Amino acid sequence: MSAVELTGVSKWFADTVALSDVSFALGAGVTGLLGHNGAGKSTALQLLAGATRPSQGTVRVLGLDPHADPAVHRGLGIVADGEATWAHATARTQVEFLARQRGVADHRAATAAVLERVGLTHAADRRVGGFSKGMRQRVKLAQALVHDPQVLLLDEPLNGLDPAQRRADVDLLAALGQEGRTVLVSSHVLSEVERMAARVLVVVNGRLVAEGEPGGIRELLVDRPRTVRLEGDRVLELAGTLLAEGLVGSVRREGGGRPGVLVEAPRAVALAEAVPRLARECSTTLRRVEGVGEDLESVFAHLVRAARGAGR
Ligand SMILES: Nc1ncnc2c1ncn2[C@@H]1O[C@H](COP(=O)(O)OP(=O)(O)OP(=O)(O)O)[C@@H](O)[C@H]1O
Repeated sequence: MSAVELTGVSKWFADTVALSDVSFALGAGVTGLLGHNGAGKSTALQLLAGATRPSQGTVRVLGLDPHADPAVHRGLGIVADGEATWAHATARTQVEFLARQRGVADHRAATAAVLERVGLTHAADRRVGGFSKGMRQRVKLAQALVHDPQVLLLDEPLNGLDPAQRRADVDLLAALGQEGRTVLVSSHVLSEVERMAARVLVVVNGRLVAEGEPGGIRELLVDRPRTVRLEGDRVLELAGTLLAEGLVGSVRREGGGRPGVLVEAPRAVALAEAVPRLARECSTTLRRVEGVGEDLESVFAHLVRAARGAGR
């Protein structure tokens, strides 16, 4: 049995479809849930946390229906998006409160241990109101971990953290996965999740459109066919060379009297790697190189095609 399972899950709010026929199962380790704002990530996490019920399909966490069975919370830790701490209480008080609520036997020792783990021992008896965003995030993580849950759900936990805090939290979450916990972390930034997750699920407009190891997902997202606009001196010569080398499939001048040339690249990364060298060889001075049509719909269409190609 997988620790976390969504089967054929759809969720709609009035006429908004937040999730559409989503299925996945998660075992031990960190999984990244990647998607743009409004993709449906929080909805998926809320369904797993039992905060809401699916309109269709089934949700199971540790074999239980999280909406119907509060016993699930013995094995489940949740770090929600937004504020969940009280400014006037100390970190220790807030974590101990959660420990008692979850029935942890030695709640004092468990609180001290988890505050140490998240790096808050030095600030444990200070009021959270004076904490930085990163420290408040650690309090939330300590609250989620104090009863030693097997499953951990985190909604955009790295939002608003500085780079050093991000690195520390990425290491901590990776370690929690390596201990055999099932950790699901949502994010809208691939580079963030790929540093901690062995597997990534991509949600676009409520649909699960790709899943796999982070390298493969990066290729799908970044190294996809793209229209690229080149602008500079002798740019037509450069475009001709790109065509001759098979790096682009077509070349056309931009319309409306604009100075650029549009090229269709089947693999955007290969093009980006070759352009500086070929520009030197053609004595082209490039002023701008930019992707065209980088809208969400084109990414979505590409991912859906890629997912179909993989036999989904
Ligand atoms: N309680 C609700 N009532 C109405 N619509 C909702 C509700 N919750 C979510 N939605 C809608 O469902 C869709 C998915 O939202 P969700 O919050 O799950 O996305 P998300 O990927 O977490 O995005 P974000 O990162 O912006 O939070 C959005 O269109 C959102 O407006």
